[in-house]
Amino acid sequence: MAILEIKHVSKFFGGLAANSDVSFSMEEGMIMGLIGPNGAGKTTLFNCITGYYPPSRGDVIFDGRKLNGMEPDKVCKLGMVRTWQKVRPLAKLSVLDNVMVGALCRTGSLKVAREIAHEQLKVVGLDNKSNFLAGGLPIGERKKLEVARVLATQPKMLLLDEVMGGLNPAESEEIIQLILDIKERGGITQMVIEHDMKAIMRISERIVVLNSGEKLAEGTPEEIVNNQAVVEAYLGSEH
Ligand SMILES: Nc1ncnc2c1ncn2[C@@H]1O[C@H](COP(=O)(O)OP(=O)(O)OP(=O)(O)O)[C@@H](O)[C@H]1O
Repeated sequence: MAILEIKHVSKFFGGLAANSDVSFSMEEGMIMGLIGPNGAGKTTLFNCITGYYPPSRGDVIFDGRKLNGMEPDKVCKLGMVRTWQKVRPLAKLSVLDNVMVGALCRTGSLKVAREIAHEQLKVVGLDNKSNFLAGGLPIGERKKLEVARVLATQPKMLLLDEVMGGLNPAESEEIIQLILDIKERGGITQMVIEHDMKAIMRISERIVVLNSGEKLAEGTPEEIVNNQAVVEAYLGSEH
């Protein structure tokens, strides 16, 4: 069953079409890669899906409900949550408290939120840093903290915006394994924006390519690397 349907979504900023008539759907539990050159409209699409912007046209249907314009906190309660390209944790709070903020989306109990937060910090391998100040973490651990925070909201669907950006190869590999583990444990659907082509090809079952706001192509990783229009617009001959 499709958990997410994007139907003819457009987003205009004045005369600029950041997204133009984009349509695709995602099956429950799958990993979809979202790629495209800088400025292609990937982050704008995440914003339209998760309620940070209402789409100018078209529909976003999540788990059978039309979301258009629904606020991000309500979208989060329905089970869809995103990470941000620029990770900004609550710097003066502990790592644990940052993750508890995510958990409090679903429970009013601090005790339960603390338990959920510890559980998710274990999942991302940060439980030994739960008392550290979030602002003191290096970038690789901030990215993991961001994933723990969204997992603590107990989502049905995660949208991950460049979670490997700025990481070294070893740190990227840890995030790849984390994304694959989340899939393995079942249930959570993931959409991933990533510029690292090797990573996106490894983790994605399907890939949507945006270019100048429009959907240029959609298919399996193999279909995408062999798509001439994608190679010309984005991948370049070296790929
Ligand atoms: N709030 C906004 N106001 C005006 N223009 C915007 C706004 N947000 C995005 N844009 C423009 O929309 C286009 C798409 O931007 P977007 O950030 O979605 O691209 P992207 O594919 O995520 O790029 P990148 O890979 O560099 O992160 C760009 O031309 C950008 O300048």
